[in-house]
Amino acid sequence: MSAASIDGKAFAAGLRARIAERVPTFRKATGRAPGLAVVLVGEDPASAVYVRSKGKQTREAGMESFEHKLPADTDQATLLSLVEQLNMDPAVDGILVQLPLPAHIDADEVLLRIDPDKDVDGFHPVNAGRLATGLPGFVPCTPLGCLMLLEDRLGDLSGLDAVVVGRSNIVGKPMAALLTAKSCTVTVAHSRTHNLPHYLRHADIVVAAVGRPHFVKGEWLKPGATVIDVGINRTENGLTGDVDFDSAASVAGAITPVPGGVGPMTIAVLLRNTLVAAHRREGVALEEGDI
Ligand SMILES: Nc1nc(=O)c2c([nH]1)NC[C@@H]1CN(c3ccc(C(=O)N[C@@H](CCC(=O)O)C(=O)O)cc3)C=[N+]21
Ligand SMILES: [Mg+2]
Repeated sequence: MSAASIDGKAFAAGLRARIAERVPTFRKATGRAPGLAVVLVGEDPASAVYVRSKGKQTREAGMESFEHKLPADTDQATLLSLVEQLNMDPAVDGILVQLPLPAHIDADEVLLRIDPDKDVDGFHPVNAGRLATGLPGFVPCTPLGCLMLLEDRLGDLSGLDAVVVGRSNIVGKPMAALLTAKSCTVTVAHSRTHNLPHYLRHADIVVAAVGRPHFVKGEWLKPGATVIDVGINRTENGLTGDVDFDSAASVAGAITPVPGGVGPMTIAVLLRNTLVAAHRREGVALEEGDI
């Protein structure tokens, strides 16, 4: 191993501390704490773990957590009316509906019903459009967390070659938009890309988000590349990323581990987006760039 390990866990703890420092000022200005509502449908054990740690970290930052746990057989109309109630609730600044939803629910319809100004996940098409056109909105938490780690490591990203492996609405597409806005030259590759090594050979930055364990091999990387591994694959050997860590760590300049890399950033950025949503909704000033 020659690559530096990028400590997302420590960076996320620092980010949460900076967020917590801003909460008292908001409280003083408005008489209330920022509030995040999290909706969980069904009992997927991994989802339950995430929702629990979101609630805990929300409270630790001094914000209010509203948790709504609905049975797996909840129907579409019931879920939509809960979303509507949260849209109307002045104490709720951010709404997160945990994905994946059960198969009988139309997830696109649910996401469309969330007020875009409370959409702290950044999944509403209005926020995707704002990101694509450079308007202020909410950026999905995982790619924004990846960008923070990249800028912390590399400083100005302008002119760098970036390859995003994966094209999902949640990670790949918004990641490509963010890197483009930072003046990287961006290639979006995916599981069907012919000759992925050809594209990776010149990449200063690699973001792997394909959802396939060990998909990206160290031999394909440019020596010294910065590698961000978004994968969270549960295998019999535990949690593993989309990057073949051992081979990548001998070629890359820096790499995020799994766990302890991108995962903790996702929740910290969710709290950041909730803090921002609260300030925007109340018209209270916040230096967003300083957080
Ligand atoms: N509406 C919605 N928004 C989400 O942001 C969302 C979602 N649905 N559904 C599920 C995915 C996944 N996700 C993670 C959050 C934290 C870690 C995390 O903290 N991981 C730790 C520990 C992982 C572990 O031990 O299980 C780590 O990588 O070090 C991972 C994954 C948010 N998601
Ligand atoms: Mg994909």
